[in-house]
Amino acid sequence: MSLLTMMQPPLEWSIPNFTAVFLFIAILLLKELRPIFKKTRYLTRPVTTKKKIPTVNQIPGPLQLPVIGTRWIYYTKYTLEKLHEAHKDMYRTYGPIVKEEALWNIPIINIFSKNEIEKILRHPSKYPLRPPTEVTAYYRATRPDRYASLGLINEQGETWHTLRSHLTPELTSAKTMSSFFPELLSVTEDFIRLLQVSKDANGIVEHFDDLACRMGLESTCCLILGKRLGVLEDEASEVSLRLANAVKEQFCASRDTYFGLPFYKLYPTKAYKRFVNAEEIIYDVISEMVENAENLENDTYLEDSPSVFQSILNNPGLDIREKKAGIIDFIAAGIKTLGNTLVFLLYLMAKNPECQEKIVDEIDSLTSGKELTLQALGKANYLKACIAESYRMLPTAPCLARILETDMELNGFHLPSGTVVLCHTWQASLMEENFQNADQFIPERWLGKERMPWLVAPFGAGRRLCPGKRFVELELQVLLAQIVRKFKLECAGELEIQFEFLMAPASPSSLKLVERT
Ligand code: HEM
Repeated sequence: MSLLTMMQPPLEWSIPNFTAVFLFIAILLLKELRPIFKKTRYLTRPVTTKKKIPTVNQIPGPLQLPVIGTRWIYYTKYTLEKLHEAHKDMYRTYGPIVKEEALWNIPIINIFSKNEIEKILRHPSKYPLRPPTEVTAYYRATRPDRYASLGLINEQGETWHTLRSHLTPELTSAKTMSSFFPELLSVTEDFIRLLQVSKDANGIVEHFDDLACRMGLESTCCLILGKRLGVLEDEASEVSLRLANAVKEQFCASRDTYFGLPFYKLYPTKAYKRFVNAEEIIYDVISEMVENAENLENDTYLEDSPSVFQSILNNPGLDIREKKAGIIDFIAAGIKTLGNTLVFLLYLMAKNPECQEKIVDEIDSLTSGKELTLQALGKANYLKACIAESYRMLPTAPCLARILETDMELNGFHLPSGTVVLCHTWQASLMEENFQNADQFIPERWLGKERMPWLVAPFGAGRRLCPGKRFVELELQVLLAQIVRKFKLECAGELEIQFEFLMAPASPSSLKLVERT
């Protein structure tokens, strides 16, 4: 595996003999190095118990090699970009519970069955544990000048809870969203104008994914900082492109270090350098935005628009580094997630023109053909059903990760506390046993009693639920309503998707827009 990262092989690499010998020697050496890595590694070997059988060791899965576990599969049989296909294959081969092994043969248990996913996500917990992104945790610990903790996304326990309760109340409140609504309409208008000027004579918008990320950046900054950045102008500013590229690079480098050996703890590997470079660009660019916003006179903020930023800055319960890192994390968390989700949603709508017409009819009837209102959106059940169906078919987060806090029995196996489990909500959402005609886009299934909050859970579940959920939902509703009222969406080719730590459209992706007359 990522011994291989260190050597920077192509991902679809096949192992020649001399490399196999090198690998073998490296594995032996690594056994000696193990104590060095172990000290800083976040994943720990679960405490085993003799009580119940079958145990973790008996869970089926790919061949486990000493030290590197099963990670070799991502460099021989699969590629990291197609990790989702690897998991689909594993489900088909091994069934609803599959064991992979990370470095030092630490088990990672993949769960595909609806009931077991629900059992894990519903498990009552004061401070649910989600495995941190190890490279972020490692890097942040080396920068105490910038970070007082690992941040909301990566912290655990009481520190996580303190951050969550200080950083998120404004972002998650319904009041914040309703005051933000007029501004969101105006950002959406600018996005639609950008789409109009970006399409060619045939109506094709090339690099639609880039424009969607610019929308994610503009709207998230507008909500968090309370001011417009202007990245939806015809020409993207250099800053916005740098930021969007850095966020993508940060996700990809996190993926590559996650699936590699943590040699970056000994010396800066290429993947680690990419990660640090991206993290620093994000920090510097957003810091500058925050400082500029801080220096502005109050009257230059958007009138009546709440600023999550100001409520965080005025919070006496947080260190200034926590405040800044919190704002940076919010903005960085919003750009790609929103961009990718918007691309997936509009692609699925383009494939289902009859659904677009139903939305137009619904919104026109709720608004009497006039301007969109929050009240109308509240009643737009068909539009919301389309969004729910797109989350089911093509979500940005393909699975949810947890560390078990107590021993659990899953699919007949005893898993000790401390075990890392991946709940494959996406794969389970595409199973016929969970949804009839699962491969078809049928928004109507969400108009009845259908819920499945533990399966179609694009924003996660429980206390670690995404704090951006309310904002993203409102934004997607506004965007979808306004875009389909303006254009008929058509596919401009099949959408290629890849795993970049999130599910992402392979860039560039295009969309065809035909203006309604
Ligand atoms: C379509 C867009 C988005 C998607 C699909 C998404 C998805 C997720 C998911 C699946 C989680 C993990 C939840 C869990 O483990 O149960 C998460 C966590 C998080 N998200 Fe989002 N997110 C999106 C947008 C945003 C935005 C706009 C923000 C901030 C403004 C944000 C901030 C966060 C933070 C801070 C966490 C960590 C929460 C914690 O651990 O307490 N996300 N998100």
